[in-house]
Amino acid sequence: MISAWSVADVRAAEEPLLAAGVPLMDRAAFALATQVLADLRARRRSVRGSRVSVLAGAGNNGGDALFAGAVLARRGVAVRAVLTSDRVHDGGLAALRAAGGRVVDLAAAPERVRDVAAEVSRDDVVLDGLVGIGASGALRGRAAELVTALGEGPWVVAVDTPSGIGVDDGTVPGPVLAADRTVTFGAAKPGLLLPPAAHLVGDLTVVDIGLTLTGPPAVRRLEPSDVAGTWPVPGAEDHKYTRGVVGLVAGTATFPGAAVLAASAAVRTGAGMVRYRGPDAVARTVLAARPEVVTAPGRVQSWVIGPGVPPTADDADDGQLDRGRAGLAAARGELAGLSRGPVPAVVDAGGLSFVAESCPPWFVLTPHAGELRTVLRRHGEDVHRADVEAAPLTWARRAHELTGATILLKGAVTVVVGDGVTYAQADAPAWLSTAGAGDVLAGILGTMLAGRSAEVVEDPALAAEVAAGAAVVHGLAAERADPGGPVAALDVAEAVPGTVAELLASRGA
Ligand SMILES: NC(=O)C1=CN([C@@H]2O[C@H](COP(=O)(O)OP(=O)(O)OC[C@H]3O[C@@H](n4cnc5c(N)ncnc54)[C@H](OP(=O)(O)O)[C@@H]3O)[C@@H](O)[C@H]2O)[C@H](O)CC1
Ligand SMILES: [K+]
Repeated sequence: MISAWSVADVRAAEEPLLAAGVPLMDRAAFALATQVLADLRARRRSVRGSRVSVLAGAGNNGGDALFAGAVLARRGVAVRAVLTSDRVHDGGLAALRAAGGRVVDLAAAPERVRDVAAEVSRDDVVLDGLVGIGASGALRGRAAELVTALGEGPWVVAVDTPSGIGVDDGTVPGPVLAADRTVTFGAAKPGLLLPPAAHLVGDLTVVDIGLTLTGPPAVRRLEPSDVAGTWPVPGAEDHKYTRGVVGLVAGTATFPGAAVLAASAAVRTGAGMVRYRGPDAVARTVLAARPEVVTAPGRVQSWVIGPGVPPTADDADDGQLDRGRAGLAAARGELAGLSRGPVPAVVDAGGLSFVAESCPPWFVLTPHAGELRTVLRRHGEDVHRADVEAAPLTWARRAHELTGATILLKGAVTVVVGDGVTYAQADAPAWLSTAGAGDVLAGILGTMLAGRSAEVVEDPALAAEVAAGAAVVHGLAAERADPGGPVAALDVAEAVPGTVAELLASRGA
């Protein structure tokens, strides 16, 4: 698991060490320089004669970068510091000069921005030390002009954070120099894991400088080993009801495929059984594809409501909205007999149109940005899709507050917000943005929730962890289905068994 702490928590952890005179900046700068040397060797095979530009802002972020530049200069790298503010970290600048580094003061010569940008663009590496956790708002002034003028070319190493991202919320309020690598100190920060800023981070390297972060992380990222560690592997005493039965309300005569995709994914993720609820024509299609599915009503340990179901009640819904409402009532434990008490539910696509105003945390809503906008507007928020895409964390958290449900906001980075917990999962290859991928995710999640049904109802935060885990399995299965190439949603479902087997095998490794 990768854990990210807020700026305030990182500063609080730094405080006592700084007060005790612990040389945090030296540690940060040395680790940064070491990584840059490794990158230079990997990319040029030699360090001597390579050229590095250090973009230095006014604060300690610039200080880190300048001290690292001094280490590089002492190793024979031609280092140029580009100062973007009339203030600079004196110690770092002095160290860089003493080591033979050159200095270009853009603050004193703003007319040189374009020329300097052209020179920097020809370097081997650029260290982005313009601003770090002290950032407020969009990158401004000379720093913004320089970043905007920089072209492609150099290997960009962001110092602590790509300058100008929303460090706590992952927004990108203005120009940001996209990094090939981010070397962050002490702990990851939320903006390094959250979209859209996460797309500008490149390879993330977390450097231990001796900070101790005690409180709960602001954002977590599950890794495959975390999912493997909690997978409910059946034993001799298990049967389909202990494995977890999934109730599935999906598809219509117009969109039968969604039902096949969700059912296939649920079966292949290891459901004890899948009970399909829907029009006969669709049931026949589902059974033809997955004969393991049953259509008889009965006990379930989770519900999946909505894939391929239209958001509005009209003749095209084939009664699916009513079946969906019945499923959600059962999931709340309101229908005695059909299910013994409340069970988790996945509410996807058309199901989102009739999910009630307030939900239990064991309901997992799985909207994309446009569907989340609709849910938010239904709760009185005047928000557009573009707002949700610009600040996914903010709006997923708002939707959780308004509905009480766990929110899985689908995207290139999937954000999951539950009771007191947030995950940001970047497991999906871009190829997974294809028709039916959401239906497959819903089926995977339905089975994973069914397998831990009672626990999930018991622990309000657990639904979010399971949902984040489903995003991991979904992304890994897509990679396994067609590594590095186009992927069809049904192939993702087919690849789940092998994906899970590989996860479990890695536990023993
Ligand atoms: N404290 C330590 O010894 C260690 C710190 N680490 C590194 O330090 C930074 C945090 O340093 P800090 O000085 O608190 O802040 P920054 O350098 O990140 O930024 C503050 C300066 O940047 C200007 N600023 C703020 N927002 C913007 C913006 N949007 N555009 C341009 N410039 C901006 C701000 O200017 P003001 O006008 O607002 O004053 C400040 O001048 C941390 O990230 C680490 O890199 C070490 O990691 C550990 C030791
Ligand atoms: K930076």
